[in-house]
Amino acid sequence: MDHVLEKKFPLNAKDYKLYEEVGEGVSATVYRALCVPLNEIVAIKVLDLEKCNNDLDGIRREVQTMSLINHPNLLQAHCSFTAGHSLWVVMPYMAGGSCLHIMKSGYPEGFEEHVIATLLREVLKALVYLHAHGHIHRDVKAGNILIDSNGAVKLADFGVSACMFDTGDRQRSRNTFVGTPCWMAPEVMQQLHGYDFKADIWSFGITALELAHGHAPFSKYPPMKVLLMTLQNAPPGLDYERDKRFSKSFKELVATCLVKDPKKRPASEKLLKHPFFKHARPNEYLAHTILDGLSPLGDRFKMLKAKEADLLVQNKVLYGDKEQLSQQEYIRGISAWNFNLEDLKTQAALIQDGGMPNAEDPDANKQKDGHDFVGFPAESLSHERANNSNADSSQEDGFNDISDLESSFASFPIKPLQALKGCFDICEDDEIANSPIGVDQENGRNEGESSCQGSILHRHAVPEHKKFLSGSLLQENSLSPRKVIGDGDRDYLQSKFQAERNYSGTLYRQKKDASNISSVEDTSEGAVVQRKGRFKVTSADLSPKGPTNSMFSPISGGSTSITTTNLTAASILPSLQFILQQNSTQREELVKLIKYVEQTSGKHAESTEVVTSDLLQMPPATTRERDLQSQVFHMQQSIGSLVEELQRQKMKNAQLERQLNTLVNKDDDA
Ligand SMILES: Nc1ncnc2c1ncn2[C@@H]1O[C@H](COP(=O)(O)OP(=O)(O)OP(=O)(O)O)[C@@H](O)[C@H]1O
Repeated sequence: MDHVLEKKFPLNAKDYKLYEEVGEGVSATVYRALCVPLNEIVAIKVLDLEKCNNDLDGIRREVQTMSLINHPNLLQAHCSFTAGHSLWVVMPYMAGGSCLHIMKSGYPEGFEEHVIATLLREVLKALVYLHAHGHIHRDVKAGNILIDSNGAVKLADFGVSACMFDTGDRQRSRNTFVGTPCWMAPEVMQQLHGYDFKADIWSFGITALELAHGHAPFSKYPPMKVLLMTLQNAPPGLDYERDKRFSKSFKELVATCLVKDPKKRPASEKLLKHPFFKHARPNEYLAHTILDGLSPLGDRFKMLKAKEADLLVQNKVLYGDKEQLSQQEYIRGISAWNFNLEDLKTQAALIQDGGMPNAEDPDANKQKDGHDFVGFPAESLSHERANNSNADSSQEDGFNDISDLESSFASFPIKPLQALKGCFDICEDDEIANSPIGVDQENGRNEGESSCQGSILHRHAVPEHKKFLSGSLLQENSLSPRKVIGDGDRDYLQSKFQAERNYSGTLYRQKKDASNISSVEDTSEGAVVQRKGRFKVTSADLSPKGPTNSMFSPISGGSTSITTTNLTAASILPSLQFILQQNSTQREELVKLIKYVEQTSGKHAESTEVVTSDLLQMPPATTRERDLQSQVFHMQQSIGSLVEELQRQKMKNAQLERQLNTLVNKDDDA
């Protein structure tokens, strides 16, 4: 690096010639450029300072880190300076672009193992250096792994990196949400005890999966869902069956990194000694394999951008401005990861506004692998919309008031999981759908939030065939406006977002209007109707006629297929009734259990009697009634705390009066 510094890159924009655009981030555009005095091709990241005045500190930190680091696997800045309202960061030009770009251009299904081992070894060396110097990168992902024309690998983007030796405000920043949801470690999401460099090891594991499959786990889900899945599901991993092409050591490496307890994850230095890295090759191997035959970075960037723009136009025609706005809001939410209430509400609005996906379309709801869902063609969305234009599903599923969400989200910046608990359909079927068979208890759910106990209990207590739409035993689930939503809705939700997003990394986000559409390489197999661990059953598997959505028949309790084109309010009613019926049964079972405990223990007889009689007196509640009950409960709680507060104030008042009287008496005596 010394020779780079010796070169003395000029600090004046006039000395650089900007060529084509090669990348875009949240707040920056990256250009290939020529440093005229040195006659050297460089990359220049141009940040519009006016657009990022909220995050000047972040930018300062990024530039500072980029200048100070000195490691062959880290992208070091040559220099930086301001030009008008922009900040220019001059850096080495990485002609291959990011691994994400390369995958999008030529490897949509991911790389082969030698390539992955080579890439990951280089990234890990960078992490060893960063961690040894007290830095946490906090945004390790394929989009931030850059390759130059010789196959040299550099980890980039220090926009959200943090120093572990920081104190004060900087220290506090380690208790905040930063990074990109799919790659974010559970402890970063939880914000309970802060986090350390082990968060990078988790992201490293997710990046390994991303490089193996072409996308990160959960990458097609909305961020809230990603959050909940990461916290509640067993960690993702390579699957024995599906990922046969990968070695045992690769599977082990991923499993070692993706352990929920950060203490149980290895440090980067130790990880570097993992046998998997025996598969790594010299850097030139990358140049000969993945870079070979790729068109110049600028052309690739332009092409991918055009594809995304096309998709956006299609979507705009279908959904109009509102949808597009929501989408931009949403994507901004991911990039900046700010958990803005408005973003969340907009997402919620998207959920309730539309209809179900068109199950007739053979391309609809296609799934690429056991982890996530892929592109949903615009035409089918159009069809779906037409079919459902009259059905106000929000009225039917009890999810009819966006303002209801507000109170649930209010506490979100502090404890996201708690705040979200009631707002999304997070329980049993998601867990079933996304957890490997035989959940890893040690790394999985046990250490999650207590909210999940209900679903765990439920999973064990309810027969297999009833899992899809079963209600939770927990009261808190009954508060959820989405609590009675079945797989039809879930599939809808997934496919609804599919045309709009590829969370594993759009080429460029927020900045440009025509920028926010999902990746186009996504292909499909069929609507997923059930998933067991990483194995899936798609509707294509079930029905030769084409994808369908599976719901449970209230009569048989078994799975029956109905087409989603017909999935109107009326068609989901039987399922809702089934849930209700099941809830009543559960309630009765609970009463029986309580009675049994009462009889056998003989203890706390009085209190249990009260509970039992309360339960017995309680009429079987409808969905609406339960919602109202929960609202009343919340109101009672609020009144209770207001009364407490009033009493506190009264006491304070009395105390002040006493003090005042004492003072007056003293004055009188004097
Ligand atoms: N030195 C470089 N050489 C070539 N391409 C680059 C270089 N630096 C960045 N890029 C490309 O530009 C894209 C955006 O750059 P960068 O990630 O630094 O921006 P950002 O605003 O920090 O992004 P993010 O949205 O991830 O925070 C990268 O994903 C990469 O594809």
